[in-house]
Amino acid sequence: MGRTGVLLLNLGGPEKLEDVRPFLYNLFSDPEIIRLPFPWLQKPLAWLISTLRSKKSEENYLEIGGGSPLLQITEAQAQALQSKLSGQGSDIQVYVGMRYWHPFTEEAIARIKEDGIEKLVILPLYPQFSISTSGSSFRVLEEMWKTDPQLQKIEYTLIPSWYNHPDYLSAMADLIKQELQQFEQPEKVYIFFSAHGVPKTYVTEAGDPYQVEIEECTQLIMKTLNTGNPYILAYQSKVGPVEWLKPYTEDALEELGAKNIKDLLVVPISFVSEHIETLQEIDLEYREVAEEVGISNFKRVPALNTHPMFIDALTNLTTSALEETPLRFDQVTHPKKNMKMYPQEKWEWGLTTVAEVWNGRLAMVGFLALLIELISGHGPLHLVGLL
Ligand SMILES: C=CC1=C(C)c2cc3[nH]c(cc4nc(cc5[nH]c(cc1n2)c(C)c5CCC(=O)O)C(CCC(=O)O)=C4C)c(C)c3C=C
Ligand SMILES: [Fe+2]
Ligand SMILES: [Fe+2]
Repeated sequence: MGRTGVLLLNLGGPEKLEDVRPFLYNLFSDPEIIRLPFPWLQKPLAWLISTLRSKKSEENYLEIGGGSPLLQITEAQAQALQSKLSGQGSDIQVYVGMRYWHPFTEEAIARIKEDGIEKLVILPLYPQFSISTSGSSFRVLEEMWKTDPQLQKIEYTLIPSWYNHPDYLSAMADLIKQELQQFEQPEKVYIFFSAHGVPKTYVTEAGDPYQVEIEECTQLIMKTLNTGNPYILAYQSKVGPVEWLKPYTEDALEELGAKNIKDLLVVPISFVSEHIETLQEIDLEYREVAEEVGISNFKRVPALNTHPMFIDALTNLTTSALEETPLRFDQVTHPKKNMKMYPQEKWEWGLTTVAEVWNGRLAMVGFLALLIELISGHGPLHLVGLL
């Protein structure tokens, strides 16, 4: 057998404050994150959004020590997987490829080629598939494969999702059990699954299986846990004016507060590593919301990081994938059609989402006018001969 590798895919995160703006620019340049009717608008809009968002985002990263721990944790996961595989006698090299920051997926592929890898398992570190996460990384790889004869010689296989893997479910149940023990009455604690949100149209129009996989995953974890605790699923981290999957985490917290729930255990379900959305958004922002609505005992389950059962899951996923029929890029979900970024078309008066949308559209026109003026030295009215 030729040389074998595993490519772990993740999103990437800024390691220091100066990285935040270029990281956000890379993220918003991705049509899988913001899908626009005109591809030529993608880069100017990415520049605009990353410029406008970077200050708030930098403040958030400052609250967690000035950068994301995602790379450090992903490297520790890769190292643990490598050791486990070699302990089993498998000579498999593990690589890390990030979508929006270093080491980029392209850098990992360059190393895979240099090392003469002949067989490759592509394993996203997202338990559930979304076109915005695993799908986006697969698209980048698919494009590289199409144009690179050297890559075409590598026998690859994809693992689109693994939210139902028994070792992953046991690891999640184990972490939840440990945290439940910290409460006085563990059986009465409300378990709050907080999944990362995506725009609703990803699911309803583009065919993203994400919501179904998240819902199934939650049920499977509860079945594995087998404690009978009450539970709820909500979606966090909404960005922009369009509707995302509901209920939103902040609304669900308010509802539970109104029901007089005091003991709450949050389980981040779309992530396997600590990062800004666990350390800052859940631990600081959502904790504040919870406390304001009377949820006085708010705890969170840590991310899996290098939990031994989770590393077992990654090991078994890798070895099984090498034995099974390979899965190719054209066999996994691709977005069905262009999604509208702003689905609301009916006008409503007041400070509504529709108003926000139109403000945004008018701001875009202004921004493009500014861009034309910067490039040409003349404003658009000059260019069309009106001035
Ligand atoms: C704007 C749209 C976004 C979608 C859709 C989205 C989906 C999505 N993201 C993750 C996991 C991560 N996201 C991270 C950072 C991040 N994501 C967005 C936006 C969308 N994500 C932004 C703007 C950012 C930057 C942080 C911020 O300013 O809020 C990260 C990295 C975090 C870190 O520690 O640096 C991860 C991981 C999932 C799982 C997901 C959909 C299922
Ligand atoms: Fe994200
Ligand atoms: Fe996010």
